[in-house]
Amino acid sequence: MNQVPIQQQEAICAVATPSGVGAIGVIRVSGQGTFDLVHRIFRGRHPAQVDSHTIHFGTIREADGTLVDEVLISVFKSPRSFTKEDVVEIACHGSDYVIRQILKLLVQQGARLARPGEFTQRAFLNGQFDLVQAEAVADLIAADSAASHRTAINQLRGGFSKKLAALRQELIHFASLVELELDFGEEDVEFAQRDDLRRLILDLLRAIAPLVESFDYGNALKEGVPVAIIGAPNVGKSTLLNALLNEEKAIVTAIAGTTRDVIEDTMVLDGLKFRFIDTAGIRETTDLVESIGIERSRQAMHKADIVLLLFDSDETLADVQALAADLPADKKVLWVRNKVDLTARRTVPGPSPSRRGEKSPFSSKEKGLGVEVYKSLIQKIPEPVLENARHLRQTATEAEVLLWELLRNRQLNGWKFRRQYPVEEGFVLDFFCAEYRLGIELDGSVHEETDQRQYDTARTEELKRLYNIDVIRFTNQEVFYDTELALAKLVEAVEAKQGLIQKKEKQSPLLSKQSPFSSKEKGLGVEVIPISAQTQQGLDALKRALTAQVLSQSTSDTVVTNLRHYEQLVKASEALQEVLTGLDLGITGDFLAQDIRLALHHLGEITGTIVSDDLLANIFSKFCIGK
Ligand SMILES: Nc1nc2c(ncn2[C@@H]2O[C@H](COP(=O)(O)OP(=O)(O)OP(=O)(O)O)[C@@H](O)[C@H]2O)c(=O)[nH]1
Ligand SMILES: [Mg+2]
Repeated sequence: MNQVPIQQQEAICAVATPSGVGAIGVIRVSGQGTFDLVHRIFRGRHPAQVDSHTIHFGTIREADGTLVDEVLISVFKSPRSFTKEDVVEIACHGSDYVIRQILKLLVQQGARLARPGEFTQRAFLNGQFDLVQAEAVADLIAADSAASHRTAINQLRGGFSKKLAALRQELIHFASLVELELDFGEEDVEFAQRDDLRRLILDLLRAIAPLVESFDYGNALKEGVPVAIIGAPNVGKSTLLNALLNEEKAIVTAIAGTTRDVIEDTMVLDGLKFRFIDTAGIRETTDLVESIGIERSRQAMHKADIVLLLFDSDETLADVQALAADLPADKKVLWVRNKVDLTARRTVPGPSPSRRGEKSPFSSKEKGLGVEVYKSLIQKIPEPVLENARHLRQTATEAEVLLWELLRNRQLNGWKFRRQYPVEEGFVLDFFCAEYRLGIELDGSVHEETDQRQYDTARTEELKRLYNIDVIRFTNQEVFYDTELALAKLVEAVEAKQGLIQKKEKQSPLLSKQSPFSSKEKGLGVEVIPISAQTQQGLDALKRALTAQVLSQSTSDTVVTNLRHYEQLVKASEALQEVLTGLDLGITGDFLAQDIRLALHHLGEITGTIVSDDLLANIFSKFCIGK
């Protein structure tokens, strides 16, 4: 990247700090003649005569000598600057007037006001970084939550483009081999082994797929994950919105049909940004305004990433069940029972004892019975446990990564598995299927020690006893070298539990009497989160469930957040599919070469290896001025 010859263009200037009054304002000047230009308005040392990366005190004065401000200038000499041109940054007092005066003087001396993103554009053109990184600069400035900041930093450091560049390089190698064949057209030689090419294409597709998939997640991090609060009138949707946002955003009354339109606002939970959407209660109505509102509720439900189905009785549960039936199977849904404060004394248990040693409010009979009874226990997970889970998520072993690739997105028989599921303080299951209460643990060599084995056995028994969770264990070797066998064992284990649960549900008249959940809820076969929007009880568990939904989605280290990258990745993978089809049909090298070139083109457009002026202008125009 350093081979790009540096071109110093005409000098440009702009304020780099936000407008308004602040302690300091920074004006950036870059390009040909910057040092002379600054020297003409700055009384102090000549920027050309000082060392690069040094700071100097002086004054800025009008032509007639009137003092404008006392300033510090930072000098960066080409090529050791952001734009790789000569750069001076003038730090003055942060008044709009002073900044305007200094800009005016610079323009009088021949600098031009910079267009939005022009500094970054020059940095790109001078080979400072590639296009993905340049765009990450804009994202970094706009980042307003820890997660979107992390993504932008990762891209700024080239995490995303390095991966793509390496892939592209391999493909170029093959393209040249195929094209070499064309030179020997008559002689029927094959330099590019078709099997190797197929393998490479498959590798490429496998590498691109998670990037394409990560887009929804990445985009959500930037814009806020949309969460629609859906339910019948009066179940407390607006009360919940207000409780989540910690402000009286929506009107709450005891009158059914209060909310007429969608109301939304964002909130950062645990470093993740959410966009909560309160909607009109859904019911049959003849009121025109209300029916338009209800239509909007339905739209919000379909567009949201996470649908929060809220109910407060069996009747309102039936309402949301009817709505849920319309939702696509892969939609993330949280079932939430509200107003538990009203029924607390009668049915719902108090604070759930999730730790060992604390006494469970359930009788041993109850523990052996249904599934839902335990779910409320597990929702109460202390923050340190979640932290631990997140840490493990980052340092997962390779076997875990492999198994996760096979289990995620309900790939195995449609069963939903989660990764790094915290059961209680200090104990996190590697994988967990909530529906069938089955955990999977992967053992490295440490588990071969006798002590560790005894501990594992004890843990397994305890999980069964306290939480009705069965655990199946695999060694890393099994996962790596006997993957199919491991999966077969897993399927067997899930099916065994499926059979067991169905049998128990038939056999247990006790459940309807003693369980804190109504029989209707039990029939759902899903986790129900009990809350009171009014007293805020259970709200932490709900928040945790929300962040868990999002975190379970982030499977790739590299996240695509940019629509343009996404489109090019989709096009690249389509072109690669064409290559595959071509290989299957045994088409000739010239057609094959064309398809490969097309894929190369799309990959190149992402990092800016291949780029048109229009595209550049478009990308950089979205930057703020001074960047
Ligand atoms: N006791 C109790 N009352 C609640 C709770 N949450 C909401 N309410 C009450 O339920 C009534 C309806 O609450 P809203 O938040 O307006 O309900 P909504 O679902 O937004 O209703 P619509 O906008 O009409 O669809 C109000 O009187 C609230 O005070 C709760 O957790 N406990
Ligand atoms: Mg409302």
